[in-house]
Amino acid sequence: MTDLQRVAVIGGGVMGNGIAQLSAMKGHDVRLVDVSQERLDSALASIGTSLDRFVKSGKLDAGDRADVLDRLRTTTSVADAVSDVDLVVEAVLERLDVKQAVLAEVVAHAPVAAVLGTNTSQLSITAIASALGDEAHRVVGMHFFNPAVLMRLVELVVGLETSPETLARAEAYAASLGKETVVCRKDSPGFLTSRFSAILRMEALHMLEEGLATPEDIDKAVKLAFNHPMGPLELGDFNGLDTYLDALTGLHAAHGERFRPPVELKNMVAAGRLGRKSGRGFYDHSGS
Ligand SMILES: CCCCCCCCCCCCCC(=O)CC(=O)SCCNC(=O)CCNC(=O)[C@H](O)C(C)(C)COP(=O)(O)OP(=O)(O)OC[C@H]1O[C@@H](n2cnc3c(N)ncnc32)[C@H](O)[C@@H]1OP(=O)(O)O
Ligand SMILES: NC(=O)C1=CN([C@@H]2O[C@H](COP(=O)(O)OP(=O)(O)OC[C@H]3O[C@@H](n4cnc5c(N)ncnc54)[C@H](O)[C@@H]3O)[C@@H](O)[C@H]2O)C=CC1
Repeated sequence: MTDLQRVAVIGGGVMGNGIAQLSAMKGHDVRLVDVSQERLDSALASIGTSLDRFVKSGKLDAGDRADVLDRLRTTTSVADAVSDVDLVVEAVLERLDVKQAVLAEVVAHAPVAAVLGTNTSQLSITAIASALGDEAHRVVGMHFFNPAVLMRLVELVVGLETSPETLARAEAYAASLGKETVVCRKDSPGFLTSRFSAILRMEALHMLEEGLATPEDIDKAVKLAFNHPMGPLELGDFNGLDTYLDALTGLHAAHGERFRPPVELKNMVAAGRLGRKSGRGFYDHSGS
């Protein structure tokens, strides 16, 4: 049973809109924040498409669709969104300084009992929380997986100052969303899952750079040999190559050479080929 009923999600991109949608589907009152109305409209459009898929497949009653949207309010004001919440899930871009600044603004306006979750892929929770002084005990890593509405796991990450109460409340919230959890009990960049996944995906890109096979065959090899639902390059387009580059940059700084970002990835991001979100990545998504 969770006491975290009112939830603010900061950042309505690939992850934030999914976390907000799922929370509303599970009965939470949700406030979704982004930097502009245009971004919020785009988040609402993604949520609408996903809800339609649930309705079409019979997993959501058409009447309940409207109730989900009623529980979800959008705003560009962090102060307004967090003033009465029990939980904040920060899902802005993967940059330490940006996450610290957002959480500092949150702390200035949120109730003192509110839990502060950060949906980082690899950043140190301790480093993020260090910007919050005595409030660092309220910060916990809540690493969701894309698409958040469907994936089964939330990886919880304990920073040096995270209190047992904060972890317990985050576990209860994840359970209220129907998620399984694993706890990474020692804060280390990349936690458990991103260190695993980065190695496999980096190899895919190195094979592409070496001209070993087409993107299609690299993806097919992984899907059919290991029964993965998506190949690593396809998944890169799905998750966002800019987010991958930011995550790898952090993993490289923390763990060294084995995570050095491939030149091809840097070039693709520089060229604006970010995957589905920009219409082109390893594959062409302009028609979808
Ligand atoms: C590339 C080189 C770069 C190297 C750098 C590496 C850096 C790595 C570190 C950074 C990591 C960053 C990422 C991170 O932190 C964590 C992650 O998120 S990792 C990604 C985790 N996610 C996955 O692995 C997803 C894998 N894919 C899947 O599980 C499936 O493909 C998926 C469930 C997405 C879709 O299922 P699939 O069967 O393939 O397709 P369908 O379209 O048929 O859908 C099946 C079923 O599900 C419904 N559905 C799908 N999506 C949605 C949705 N968004 N909303 C609602 N419903 C949805 C669909 O309608 C179908 O329903 P039916 O009833 O079965 O018809
Ligand atoms: N894409 C993925 O597969 C996954 C990403 N993550 C992590 O989730 C976080 C978000 O990633 P994505 O959703 O992919 O990024 P994204 O780029 O799709 O979305 C980020 C959103 O945050 C908004 N934003 C930026 N600064 C803001 C601010 N100050 N206040 C409010 N909103 C702000 C942006 O406008 C954008 O809409 C990152 O830390 C990432 O590493 C975690 C799991 C999976």
